[in-house]
Amino acid sequence: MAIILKNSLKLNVFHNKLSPFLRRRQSETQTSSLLSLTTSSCGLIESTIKDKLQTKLKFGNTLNKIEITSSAVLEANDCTKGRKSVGVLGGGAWGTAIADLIGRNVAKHKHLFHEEVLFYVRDESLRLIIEKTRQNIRYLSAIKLPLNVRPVSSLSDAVSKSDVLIFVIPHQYLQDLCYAINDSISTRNPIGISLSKGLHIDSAGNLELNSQIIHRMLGIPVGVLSGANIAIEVAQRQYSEATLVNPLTNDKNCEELFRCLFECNLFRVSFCNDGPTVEMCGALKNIVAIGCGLVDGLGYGMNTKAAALSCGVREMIRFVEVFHPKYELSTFFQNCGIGDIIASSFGGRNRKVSEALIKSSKSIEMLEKQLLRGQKLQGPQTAHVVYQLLQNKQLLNEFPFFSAIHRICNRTMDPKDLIQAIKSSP
Ligand SMILES: NC(=O)c1ccc[n+]([C@@H]2O[C@H](COP(=O)([O-])OP(=O)(O)OC[C@H]3O[C@@H](n4cnc5c(N)ncnc54)[C@H](O)[C@@H]3O)[C@@H](O)[C@H]2O)c1
Ligand SMILES: O=P(O)(O)OC[C@H](O)CO
Repeated sequence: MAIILKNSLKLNVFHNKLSPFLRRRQSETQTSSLLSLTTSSCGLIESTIKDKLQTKLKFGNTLNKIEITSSAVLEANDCTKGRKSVGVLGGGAWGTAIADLIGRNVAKHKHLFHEEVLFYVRDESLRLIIEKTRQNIRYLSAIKLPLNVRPVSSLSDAVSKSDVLIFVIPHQYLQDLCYAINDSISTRNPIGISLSKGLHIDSAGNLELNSQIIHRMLGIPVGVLSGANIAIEVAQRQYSEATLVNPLTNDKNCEELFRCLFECNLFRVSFCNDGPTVEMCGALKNIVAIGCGLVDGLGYGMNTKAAALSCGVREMIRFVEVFHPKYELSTFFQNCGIGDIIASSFGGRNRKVSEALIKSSKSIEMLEKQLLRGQKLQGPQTAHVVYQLLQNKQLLNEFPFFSAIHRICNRTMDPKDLIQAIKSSP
């Protein structure tokens, strides 16, 4: 017997309400051998539903097959229906540059988007300054934001009024943000895109990506935008590219919506279905950039830097092989891979602060405060997470470069030993 719960799931599939919804139907499902759900085509969502059904809900022994139908996109997420409101969550350097880009793009595509972009800025005094001057004087003062970008300090307002949520805060604050917006999100059924770069380790010691955290905590479909995107250069409208992961895989309307949201003649996006690799590249390149900064600080030239870079790329690929065996090698050759590795290793903040680490006795946190004045590094935390994950799997020996970078950042290894680590990397 099959229970077809098609379309009646809607919000429940995407939100934490899935469990109560199914529990109410427990008597039906307990006598079933097949439960058939129609849900969106997003792979992450399907796997979460399966997890919930199999681990959290007890359906008795009779339920032996769960069939997830991937054909339908639920109405609330239907990218062909209605004009979408966009909210940018994060008022840092990249948040400001992307709010500027999006502000201009939504004005160009009025048939797809509401013209006002809500721009969540955490600090009220900064929000007032941006409102008055159109400039984010703390994180990216070089540009004036368009008038249709409205800075707001109420997170719940920004979330509850948005159909598209752009997550662009330093990854170390992502869980707190998701926790804070959980209630506001339940009234709408938005789609998210993560622009944050970094990795997490969950309570069971497993790797968790930013998009997975957002999806787990909010139950919404989440895509990724990642690339060689130094914020100030994008803001100054220097030609840049990025890799985009569609939150609703294979949904062409959704793809078109996000192309219109991000792309302009000076910012090209390319789509990629290998989401986990895209996200891991964005995080791991920060470790490579730290390594390159250390090489710079030690006073070595381009040959040594090239050795660090190529060793870093090898360890990146090996890491992805271990934690995402279904990866596609070609993803590394997209802008989110090799493009971002190059930009970050020559021009990024992680490179800059790690170069200073060699010439100073200060901790990396102190140097971050001194040199970045409120902007946040992602590399040291990511190196720490990577170190823990590899330690759990007893694989540290296979990643001497990544391991050395973590130990140099926390000052338990002499930076001069970096060369030996590069030499010994498989
Ligand atoms: N800056 C770039 O060039 C760039 C480019 C691409 C991707 N990214 C990624 O985008 C994400 C955001 O980077 P960014 O450059 O916009 O930020 P940033 O480095 O400029 O840091 C400022 C941001 O951090 C927030 N913040 C600071 N302290 C906080 C706290 N205690 N609690 C909560 N939030 C706090 C601020 O509100 C602000 O949003 C990061 O993951 C970064 O890796 C950055
Ligand atoms: O300045 P970084 O080192 O945080 O790098 C910024 C971006 O990720 C570059 O794409």
